[in-house]
Order: sequence, then C-alpha cells, then structure tokens
Amino acid sequence: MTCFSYLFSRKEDFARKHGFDIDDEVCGIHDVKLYTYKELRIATEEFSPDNKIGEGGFGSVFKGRLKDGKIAAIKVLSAESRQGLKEFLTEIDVISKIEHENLVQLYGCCVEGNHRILVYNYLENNSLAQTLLGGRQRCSNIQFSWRMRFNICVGVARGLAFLHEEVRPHIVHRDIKASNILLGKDLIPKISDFGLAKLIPSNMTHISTRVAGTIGYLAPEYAIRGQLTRKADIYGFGVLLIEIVCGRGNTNTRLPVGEQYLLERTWDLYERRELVGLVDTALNGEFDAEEACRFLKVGLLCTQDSPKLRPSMSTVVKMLIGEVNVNDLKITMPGFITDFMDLKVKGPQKTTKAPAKNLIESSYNLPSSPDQLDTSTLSSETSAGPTATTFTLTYEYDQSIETKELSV
Ligand SMILES: Nc1ncnc2c1ncn2[C@@H]1O[C@H](COP(=O)(O)OP(=O)(O)OP(=O)(O)O)[C@@H](O)[C@H]1O
Repeated sequence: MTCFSYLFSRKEDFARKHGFDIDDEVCGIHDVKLYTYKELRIATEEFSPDNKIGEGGFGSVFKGRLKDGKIAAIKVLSAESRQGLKEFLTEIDVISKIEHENLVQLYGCCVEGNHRILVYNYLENNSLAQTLLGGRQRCSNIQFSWRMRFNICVGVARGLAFLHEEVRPHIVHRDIKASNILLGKDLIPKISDFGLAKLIPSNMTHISTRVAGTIGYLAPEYAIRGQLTRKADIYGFGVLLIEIVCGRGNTNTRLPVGEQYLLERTWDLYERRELVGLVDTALNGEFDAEEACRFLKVGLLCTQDSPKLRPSMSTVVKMLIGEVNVNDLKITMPGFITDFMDLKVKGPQKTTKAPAKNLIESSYNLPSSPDQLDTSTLSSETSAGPTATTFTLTYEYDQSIETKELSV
C-alpha cells in the first residue's frame, strides 16, 4: 500500500499547500500533528469497508498504515465539530500530549475542510467488550487467566488515576466501560476516548445516545441530576471491575431473575458473605480467592450510592494491589437507577429512550417531582468541559407524565 504522511513543522506551510483556512491564532498551536486527508485516504485505501474495524457513537474507525509505517486507528468523526478550528486543535493539542502506559495515544488529527479525523495508536487485541465480555460473539480466543485480569484491572485503575489526579486540568472520562478498554499486543489495557466530550458538536446525537447506551455504567447522580464529577467515572470503573472478575456484562436479561443485574447480585452475595461464588467459572477455580473477593469489594466501594463514599482512583489502585486493607471498611449499598423513573435522553434530531428494563431497584433518593430536581450542581467538576447534552427526565405517575429538561 502506498502511503503519504505530511507533517509540517509550520502550520502556515501546511495550510497554504492544502488550501484550508488557518488563521494566525491557529498557527500558534504548533504541537499538533496534522495529517492530510489524502494521506488518511491512502492509508485506509479510500476508507475501504475492508479496513473498517469498528463503529462507535462518534463515527467509523478504520485501520490504516501511515506514511511513517505506523499502524493507526483512524476515527472519522461523523459531523463537523461545533467548535472553531482553533478550539478543536487546542483540545487535540491537550489530548495528544497526554501519555501514559494505560491510555491510548492520540497521534494527531486531520482538519481539512469539514473533515475532523482523529489518528490513534492502533491496538491489535480489540476491546474488553469484544474479548473477555463478548460472550458468543467473542472475536478472540484469548483465555483471561486470573493474573491477566489482575493486571488489566490495575492498569485501567492506574490510567484513570492519571487522568483524574495527575493531568491538569483533571479529565473526567465520562464513559468508562468495557468497549473503551483496548488491549495491546502484550495485553496491556489502554483507556480510549478520553477528552473527546468537548470535541463533539451539540447537534450530534452521540453524547445523548451514549448516556442511554451505557446506562449500566452510569452513576445515579449523573443519570438523574447531571452531576458529572470524577466520582461518576469511579462508579463506572467499579462496574467494570466487577465485570472483569465475573467474566460477564453488567446486565443479562437471559439469566434468571435475581441474577440479571450484576451489581444487585454482587451486593446480595456480599451481604451473604458468598462473594467468591461470583468469580468467573471459566477460570476453573484457578484464581486467588482472597484477591478476587478484594476486587469485588473494591467494585462495591466504587459503586456506593453516595459519591462522597467512593474512594479516589489512586486509593483504588492501592486497594487493588493490597497496600490499603479493604476488609475493615464499611461498604454501603450500591446506587442504582430506579425502575419508576424512565430516563429519556434527547438530542435536537432524535429522542432516544432507554429500554425500560435496564433500570433496577433503588436506594437513590429521588425528588418526588421534576420541580425539585437539583440543577445547581450540574457539571460541578467537569474538567472535560461543558457540552450541550440535554436530558429529559420523564416522571411517570399513575395516569400522568411530567417531564423536566436538564442541560449538562
Ligand atoms: N486505537 C484503536 N485500536 C484498535 N481498535 C480500535 C481503536 N479505537 C477504536 N477501535 C475499534 O473501533 C471500535 C469502535 O470504537 P469507538 O471508540 O468509536 O466506539 P465504542 O467505544 O465501541 O462505542 P462508543 O462510541 O459508544 O463509546 C472499538 O470497539 C474497537 O474495536
């Protein structure tokens, strides 16, 4: 495959040569690596379906070989950014400078014309959703031993701790889930899609659909009151941690009632002191029971209803590796999104309704009417920046329905 990669050290030369509109301010952003559309077209063989490796809410993802020989995952954002070029490049500049063993590396982007394309380090072993949790649709034969799962959980925790506590300003990922954990050749886990929220225009439905689509990972205070803090990511991490130990997704309606919702089941077995019974049977008993139960307890600590009670990610890392003892800690009941509140998430073009039965028992103290919803704390710690997501919360009473719109 022929391939080209132009990296101009000066954006002015690049813009002049390719005829796109870069003003003086944009030219000040010198660190972002820019790819031409032509190079990416060649790298992906005209964005051939044969090179398409996935489709997410943000758009299609292609595999391609860049001019320098590197294999890349090329993510074509499906709508023009609502941001100006300068804001877009500023965000890309921030994201591409974030480097950590457990984060997917963003190489650069293409911003020619209306195109907004992100170029990432390619990871050959798919996501946890497609492998460990893929069920019958698994696209790999990797056998995840206990030691591998241990390393994956600790790696993801380290990556998230880095985003939360070391990157300045802190980054709230917003969408921690199994499909956003990719595995490299050596099975080192890498978190993808961090920092993307700010790049997405308000007229894209993705931010709205992703809330509905990943509801099993959604912290109740985020789903219900739009409070987005690092604690919402920690909740998502807790769900993921339990999934990895149990080898199953958080919701499986084909299982008998009582076993369908993983978090509910984990709490139930914790109270009965039978946590070990949850560990993935595919391990054939070959695991360290003390470690596995510790991981499940950490998962429960992370998903407690009160965000304040959830440990920080750096503490989670210490708990997982045994530097902080979790056995003496009191664990309170997980927060679930409730059955009687139907969460609808609305975008300007489309309204998406979450399936009614993804909602389970609640310990969450909901306001009794939409008017009592607390909107004062929206995005209180949203270092990933504001977005234009509108939630429509629908309250269903006996005969009537009331709605309240929240902008996050
Ligand atoms: N850096 C990468 N290396 C290898 N494959 C990737 C990479 N990034 C994405 N993919 C593939 O593309 C698929 C789609 O990724 P994308 O992040 O766009 O969506 P998603 O995480 O599946 O869903 P959502 O957008 O709702 O979060 C992934 O499941 C993965 O198979």
